[in-house]
Amino acid sequence: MNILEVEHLKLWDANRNKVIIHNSSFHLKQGSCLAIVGESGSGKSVTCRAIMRLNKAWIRQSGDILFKGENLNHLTEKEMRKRRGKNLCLILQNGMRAFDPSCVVGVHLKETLAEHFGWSKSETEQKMKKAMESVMLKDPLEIMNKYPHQLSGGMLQRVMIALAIVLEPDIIIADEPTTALDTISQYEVVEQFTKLRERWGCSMIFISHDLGVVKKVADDVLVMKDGVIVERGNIHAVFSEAKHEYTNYLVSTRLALSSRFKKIMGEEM
Ligand SMILES: Nc1ncnc2c1ncn2[C@@H]1O[C@H](COP(=O)(O)OP(=O)(O)OP(=O)(O)O)[C@@H](O)[C@H]1O
Repeated sequence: MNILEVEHLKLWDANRNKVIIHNSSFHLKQGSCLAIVGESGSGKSVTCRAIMRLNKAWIRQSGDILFKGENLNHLTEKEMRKRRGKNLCLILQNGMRAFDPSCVVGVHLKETLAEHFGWSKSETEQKMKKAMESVMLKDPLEIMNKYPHQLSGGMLQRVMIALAIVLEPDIIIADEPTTALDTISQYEVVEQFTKLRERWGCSMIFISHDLGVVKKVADDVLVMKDGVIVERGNIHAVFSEAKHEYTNYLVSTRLALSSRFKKIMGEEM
């Protein structure tokens, strides 16, 4: 069963009258992880933001985005806000940008959770504390009282993952969640994503430049080039028998780059 079906998605920049995504159709199977790979500017992030309806106003979109059969493209902004976080949760590359720099991270967490569940302050604290401990964050209460700039990139990513654990969204969309991290933190964050899926079988879309990371977490892959999906399929099949020249190029250059990650995972890739 597909939890998400994207049909004929087209995105264009109304300011420059330029098409960004031409005509993308793909689906996400319930409980599976779909990776999107491709070079910088190929359209991975705008595609994910289109699903969340979070692109800038001048980037227009058409086509159908069916989440459990409901067309997200037809929802009002207010209805869409209710889906964000609880049904579809976006985890970004830079944890710093996800939080308001002017308040301690606990405020953001409480506001997000209050919007979806209406829990009291102590209930929220209790649930976040447990989730933060489960992603190896020590002293959760102390962390909640810190400003984003007082925490490392890896810690902020783990706070985001802890929030996702509490929200239990149907779909997590992770846009290069490990790119800004050092190799050790990358390893830990990838482990946490794997555990997330084991824990409640959530479905996931995972963007990464690092094909080593992608091979570790994803079941299927879309390869994007210049706003077009040029290849798709099971991750191992695509990476071992790429049909498109561009996929071959990505595999040969990008897998070489992930050798450090490979080493630390101690695995054949
Ligand atoms: N805010 C924006 N305004 C106008 N055009 C944009 C905007 N964001 C992205 N684009 C355009 O959309 C295209 C795809 O960008 P996108 O960020 O999705 O690429 P990407 O594959 O995610 O790249 P990267 O790996 O570097 O993040 C680019 O040509 C870019 O110029």
